[in-house]
Amino acid sequence: MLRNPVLSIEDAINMCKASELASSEYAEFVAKENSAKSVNNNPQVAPYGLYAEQLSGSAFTCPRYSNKRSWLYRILPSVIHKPFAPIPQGNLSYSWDEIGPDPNQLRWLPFKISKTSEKKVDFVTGLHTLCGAGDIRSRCGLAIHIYACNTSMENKSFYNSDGDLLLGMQFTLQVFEESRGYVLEVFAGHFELPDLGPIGANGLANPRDFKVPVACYEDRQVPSGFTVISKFQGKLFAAQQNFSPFNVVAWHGNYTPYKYNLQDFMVINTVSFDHADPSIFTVLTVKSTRPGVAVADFVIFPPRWGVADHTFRPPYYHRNCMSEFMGLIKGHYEAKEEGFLPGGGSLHSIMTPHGPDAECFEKASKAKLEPERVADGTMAFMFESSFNMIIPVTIGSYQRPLERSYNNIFILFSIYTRWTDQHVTTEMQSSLPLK
Ligand SMILES: O=C(O)Cc1cc(O)ccc1O
Ligand SMILES: [Fe+2]
Repeated sequence: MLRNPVLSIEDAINMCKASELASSEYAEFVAKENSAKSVNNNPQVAPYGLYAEQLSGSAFTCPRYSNKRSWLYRILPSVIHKPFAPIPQGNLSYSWDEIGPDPNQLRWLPFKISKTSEKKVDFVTGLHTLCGAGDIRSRCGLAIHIYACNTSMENKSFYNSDGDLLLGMQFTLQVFEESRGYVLEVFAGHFELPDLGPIGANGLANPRDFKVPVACYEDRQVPSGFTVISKFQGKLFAAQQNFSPFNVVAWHGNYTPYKYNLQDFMVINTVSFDHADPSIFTVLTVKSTRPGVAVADFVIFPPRWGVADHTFRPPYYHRNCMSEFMGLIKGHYEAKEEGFLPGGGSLHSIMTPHGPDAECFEKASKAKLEPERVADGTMAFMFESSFNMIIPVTIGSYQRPLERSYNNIFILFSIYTRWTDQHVTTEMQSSLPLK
């Protein structure tokens, strides 16, 4: 995973390019230059003729634990560009009022990627908004997008003024083949590790497994023009400049992009009975101002052992007071072997009933409860949000969700017919796990 807080893609790459080594070398250099002080963020004349530029990720006045900023030392400052002008919006949308709300279970087949021979599509032009809620200007809410592209961004960069991006799947600006991934965008707050409570000091995603990549900068003039794309208040704008913006020679600070390998997740789960709520698999969370309520949680369903006794082991049937967008990176999802495919998605909104499909139900109800591997070779995930999301009209023109056929899998339930066709006996009632 890669998150880039403010300048999203562009700064992520920039900071990846300026190594930590460069950073400490720089600090040493500055220390020598400024004998009066040991470190100076913004020297009167920066070494090597670099320009010092601060990137803030929190209000200046945020408490120390949440205060985020980095100092970048660039060959030229970001401000040197021609004016930004609007460019086509593609299928990016933050208009939540175009079509009405829909309480149905929604599902999408794998999102289509254009063939390079048909149409060249890069990361930015390949962004499609699937759903979202809230207001981008008041910095409240979220949006879920997918990207489906086939071409690298050449002399083109992208930054997001509207919030943090969590990119599902590893991401580079260079793509070597048709590529697709999920993007969670939050308009306020930052992704952070969930609190561990009684779990203790270790477990789930461990901080040391989050990596800030190291690399190099480029000192490159681009006379033909380098295009900087800004997503600002939900709209795309482009500005030209004649040098590469990937020119950060050194940096230090605590506002950084990072990547995390989902294989490093330490899974916690029941070793006795019952199905633990999926919050146990939270990788990252964006807290809201209400205690315990997330703007968005990023949850995975990783490979693990299933050992619960006396238990229907797959996800239970449920209706939640949160919305759940699910995607599948690879393999099968344990509650839905059919129809929910890698590269596709589903949206179960607030109070929308859902759960395992009929086949999964039958199998798990009859299964011998031995220790078993669950989800090997797969990676399903969920973006869970306290916002009640809606789909924009643009996604319909790109790929309409499958409503009815998806819903049918629930209607075909044998349990459903069992309970409606049969007379409920006292014996049946007493077998219910109710106290
Ligand atoms: O498949 C889902 O809907 C996700 C999910 C998984 C789970 O184990 C419990 C609740 C839940 O919403
Ligand atoms: Fe669910």
